[in-house]
Amino acid sequence: MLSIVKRMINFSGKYGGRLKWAIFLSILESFTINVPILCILYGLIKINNNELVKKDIFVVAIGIVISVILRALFRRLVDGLQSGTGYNIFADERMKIGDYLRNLPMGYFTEGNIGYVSAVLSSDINFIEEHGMNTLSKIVSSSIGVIISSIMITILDYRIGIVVILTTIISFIISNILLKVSSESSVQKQEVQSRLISAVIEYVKGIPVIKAFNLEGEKSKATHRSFKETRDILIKFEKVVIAPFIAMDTFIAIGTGVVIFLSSYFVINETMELPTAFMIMIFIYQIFLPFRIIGGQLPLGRIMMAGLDRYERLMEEEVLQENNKKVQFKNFDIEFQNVSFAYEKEEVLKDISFKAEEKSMTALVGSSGCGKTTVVNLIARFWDIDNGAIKIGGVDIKEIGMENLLKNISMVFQRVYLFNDTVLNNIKFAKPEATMEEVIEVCKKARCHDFIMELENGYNTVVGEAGSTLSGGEKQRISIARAMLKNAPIILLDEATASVDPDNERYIQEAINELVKNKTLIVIAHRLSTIKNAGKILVIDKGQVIEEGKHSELINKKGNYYEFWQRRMESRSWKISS
Ligand SMILES: Nc1ncnc2c1ncn2[C@@H]1O[C@H](COP(=O)(O)OP(=O)(O)OP(=O)(O)O)[C@@H](O)[C@H]1O
Repeated sequence: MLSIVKRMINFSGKYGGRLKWAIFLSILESFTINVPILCILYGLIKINNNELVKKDIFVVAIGIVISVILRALFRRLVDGLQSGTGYNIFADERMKIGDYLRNLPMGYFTEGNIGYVSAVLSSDINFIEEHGMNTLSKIVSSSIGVIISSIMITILDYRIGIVVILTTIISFIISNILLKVSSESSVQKQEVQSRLISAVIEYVKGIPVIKAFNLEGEKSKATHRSFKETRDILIKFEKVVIAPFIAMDTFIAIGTGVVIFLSSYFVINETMELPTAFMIMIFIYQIFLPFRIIGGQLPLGRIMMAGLDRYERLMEEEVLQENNKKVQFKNFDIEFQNVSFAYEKEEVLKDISFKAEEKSMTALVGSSGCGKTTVVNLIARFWDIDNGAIKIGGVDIKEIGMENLLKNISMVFQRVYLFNDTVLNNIKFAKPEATMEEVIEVCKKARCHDFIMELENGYNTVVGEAGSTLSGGEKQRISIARAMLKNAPIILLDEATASVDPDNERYIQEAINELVKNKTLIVIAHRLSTIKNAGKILVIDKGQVIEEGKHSELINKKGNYYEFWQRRMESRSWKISS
């Protein structure tokens, strides 16, 4: 129980002081709860000894009134300190998690981990946020209440005191054993929830494929299984969590019965005075009620601890090492020096070296799976390389710091992701402080101003989830406008392979021509015109650069590139003639 309190205080960071004050005031509140009982005891003793005078009645009344007022005051102070603290703690934590996730390598975000991250963020943290402060306060004040009442009973009669202390200790031991079991069940619950989230994400993402291949039955069966598994684990979890509460309750009820029986017996055989027995009965309920509260709160505390474990495990994942030295770039050349890289065991890039000159276009060509996307992603440090160095302007990208690195890079992906927000905000995402004039200027250059103006609300049209209301070509042009607005000196471009209509193709080409003026451009090239215009072409095969040069040089060489070009030309004429 103490561990719950300690961990919550540690977790609270800068709000830990507030929490400690709240706990201290809760302890004072618990004392004030017992003062009226002591006042009554004082009065009863006086009556029993026939010594009650007017002054005593006055003392008792004042004692009760003051303690009631103090109790209300302490409660008010505790509520004030606690209210909003949970939400404040987690507002800070969520920002911390956001920064943290940004610094994890992309490799972390596999489907399974996405489920885990979502479960921690949506279920664990929400649970602690909603119940944390309340549970903490109840556990602390009830525990203090139990301790004070136990001491009082022991002072009144040590024999009853022994029974009460033994009952208390044994109930705690029983409930602790059961709580350990419920903790394991809580881990299972989290795992099954992560799996469920992953299954749902996969199902929703795969709906177009499922429909195209008429696989509704099969896939929904798998999702259904996940729902059923979650239901079974949650029912089991409820049963396990309720068990400690019932065990504690039963044992305390037995203990209370024994105390009442013994007190009555001691009064009958005249080894205890009636007022003492009367006070013990009152104090025993002062133990019984807080104990019930603790019994109800401990399982919640355990769930919170399990949630904190998972949260801490998430925060222990290895982030990309940052080195935030102030770096001045001499230029924006990009250089790979003997770079090797494996996603898992098998090397995808093998001792690769090349230089992409500043303000020129370097095209990456090669068969599917040869490593082109990997090269581009490594420049943006989505993963860290295993050997060698990637340098920008002569500086190793590990020395640059993520923020500085990404500030200098614009990426235009094949699959464009637009947020479910207005067109304007999607473009301004690259530079939130941009003026409307700046946005319109880049949109004109990116050949998207005209179609945006034709949308229902122009720049204020909401594009729908993942940009679902726009065509592929339109989305790509918006993403080019976004990159233009960022105006970074390096552009990493994955040219669209999906065929777009000739008009769109022309617009996209014009937009790209505008985008890359005076930039270091690395392009995963698919269009023959792009490849031909590149300042340098890198032919990649099985993770190695096998040829390098301009189009004419490589054609004259009559090597791999020549064959690749011939094949492309053939397939193009085949497409045209078919
Ligand atoms: N996240 C990943 N985890 C594990 N392996 C990966 C991952 N991404 C790519 N690979 C593997 O690395 C190799 C190179 O992939 P990459 O995407 O770089 O090739 P590519 O040349 O861009 O292919 P394409 O032209 O088809 O997009 C492939 O064998 C691919 O299966």
